[in-house]
Amino acid sequence: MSVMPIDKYRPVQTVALHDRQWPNRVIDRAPIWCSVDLRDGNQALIEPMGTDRKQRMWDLLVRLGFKEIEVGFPAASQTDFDFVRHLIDNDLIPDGVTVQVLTQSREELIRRTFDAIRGAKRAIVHLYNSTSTLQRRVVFGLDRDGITEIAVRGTKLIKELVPTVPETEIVFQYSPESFTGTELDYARDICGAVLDAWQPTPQHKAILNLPATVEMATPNVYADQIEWCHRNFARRDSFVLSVHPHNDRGTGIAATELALMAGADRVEGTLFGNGERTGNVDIVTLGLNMFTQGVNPELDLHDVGDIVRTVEYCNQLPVHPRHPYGGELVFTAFSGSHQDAIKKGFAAMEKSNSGLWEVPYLPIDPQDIGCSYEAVIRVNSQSGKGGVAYLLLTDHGLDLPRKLQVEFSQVIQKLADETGKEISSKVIWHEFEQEYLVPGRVEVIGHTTLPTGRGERHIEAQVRIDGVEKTIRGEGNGPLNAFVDALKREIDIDVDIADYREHALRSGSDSSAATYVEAQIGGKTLFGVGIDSNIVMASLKAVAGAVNRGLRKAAA
Ligand SMILES: CC(=O)SCCNC(=O)CCNC(=O)[C@H](O)C(C)(C)COP(=O)(O)OP(=O)(O)OC[C@H]1O[C@@H](n2cnc3c(N)ncnc32)[C@H](O)[C@@H]1OP(=O)(O)O
Ligand SMILES: CC(C)C(=O)C(=O)O
Repeated sequence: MSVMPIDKYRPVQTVALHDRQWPNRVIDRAPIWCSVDLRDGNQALIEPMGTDRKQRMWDLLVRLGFKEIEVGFPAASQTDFDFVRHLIDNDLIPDGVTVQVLTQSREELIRRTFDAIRGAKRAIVHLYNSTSTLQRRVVFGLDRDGITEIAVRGTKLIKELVPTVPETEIVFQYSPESFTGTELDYARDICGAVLDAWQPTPQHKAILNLPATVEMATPNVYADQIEWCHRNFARRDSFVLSVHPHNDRGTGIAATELALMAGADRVEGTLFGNGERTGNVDIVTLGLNMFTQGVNPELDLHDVGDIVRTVEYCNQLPVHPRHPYGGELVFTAFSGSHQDAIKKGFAAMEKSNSGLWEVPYLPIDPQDIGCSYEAVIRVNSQSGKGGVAYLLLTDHGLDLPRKLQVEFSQVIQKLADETGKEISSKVIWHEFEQEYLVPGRVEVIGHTTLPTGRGERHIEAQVRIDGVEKTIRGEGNGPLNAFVDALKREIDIDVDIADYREHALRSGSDSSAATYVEAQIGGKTLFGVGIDSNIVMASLKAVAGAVNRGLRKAAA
């Protein structure tokens, strides 16, 4: 029983391909990419692109290295027609780049398409008609032969028109649109009939494009369909097997990757997956998925921010903040254990220096695609000590000891819980200064140390106690202990140093050293932090800092 009307739906037929080979294959090279942003992407926009936006998209696609670009459906609209003419008349198509144009299998549309491409060096003429059982029945009211007749008639007309554009090398492409709802034996027959009419050769291949016009099944089913066609279609050496996946079930990327394993040579898609309904397959994600496996995507995707900005401008649609690789939040960890692992991953990589990218939770180095590490860790109530420590390290060069990380993260956790908001690095630093660095009742102004002659140090420290300057004196086995001695002798403050650490500041300040002391004061364990260009001064400040915190807490 279900409250949903499940009886309205039927499962898609699976493919009887028991010796399927694709599960054992890996993707080890890039396919031929064809961008359909200016056609399939454009036909899905609320406001289709005008010349300016088309030109911006075209320039981007050329810059990224696409060699095949579907520039429109020139017989459908004057804007599309004019844009194709604009590219050709102004000689804007670089050598090595081929424009592709789509047409239905209707005589007047095919003739108009040829008017559009006249003068181009090379063009792919892309013919389609719908072949699924559903469309045959409800849209065309035709049987298999009737639908095949439409496709063959269009193919023959294109062949006839080729000599009318002698300066243009024509590549022929055919799509049995709604392929995923088409019986495979019929797909084979109609594609066979089209190729018989076209007569491609291994030297002059046609393109057969098998679209998941609507994604209807799990990606393995599409892979089976593609492998079946790869193995059963005639003239396999004379056509490029292309796929054109959509993303109705949210598995467009998976379906495409499996289709490539199943024998596809070419992929049609769009940047960040704009396209009808839930979109076409996203070529940026496909390319970067390959890149993260060490496979050259053969597209220049090194500046993803630039791609996002241009795509958002051209499509007038936002790229989702969680979109793979391009979204503004995809390199950001808010949760504590992720932050901890990322911080450790960076440290381990620095240590090993292997050249390999091995950071937990980050499948790609953001810098490889033009992003910085700035947003990798952001802090809110879900964060832990690792994230706060990471920001203090990267933004201020402070490498806090573990116990101090625990102590300070409680301050930030409290603030995050109280506000319910993200705590920026600036606020974290402000809180750190307030907690550890602002002067308190005891302030160190200067010091001199001298050997005592008994192997110890004598210190004279200039301090301000409650605003009153004073020199205090003490002795110990080093300046720190001598200062502790002076505090005890002259102002009756008992400090016991449990731990001491120092390091040169890594960045973010002119000061050269940071010192951390863990001290027992009045029965409490407290940290003090000192930052100064003089290492002894930094440690005295750290002790004074711990004392001040102890006094503050005692007074509270
Ligand atoms: C899956 C895809 O993305 S396919 C691409 C779809 N893209 C677009 O449709 C965008 C551009 N299209 C258009 O602007 C218009 O559809 C045009 C200009 C091409 C044609 O417009 P119109 O002639 O007014 O009508 P319309 O598109 O409604 O035509 C449907 C007719 O074409 C027929 N038809 C549809 N597709 C095809 C085809 N590929 N080959 C032959 N005939 C076709 C239909 O059966 C229908 O015939 P009918 O009028 O006898 O019932
Ligand atoms: C024209 C074809 C390839 C198409 O856009 C589709 O099937 O989605």
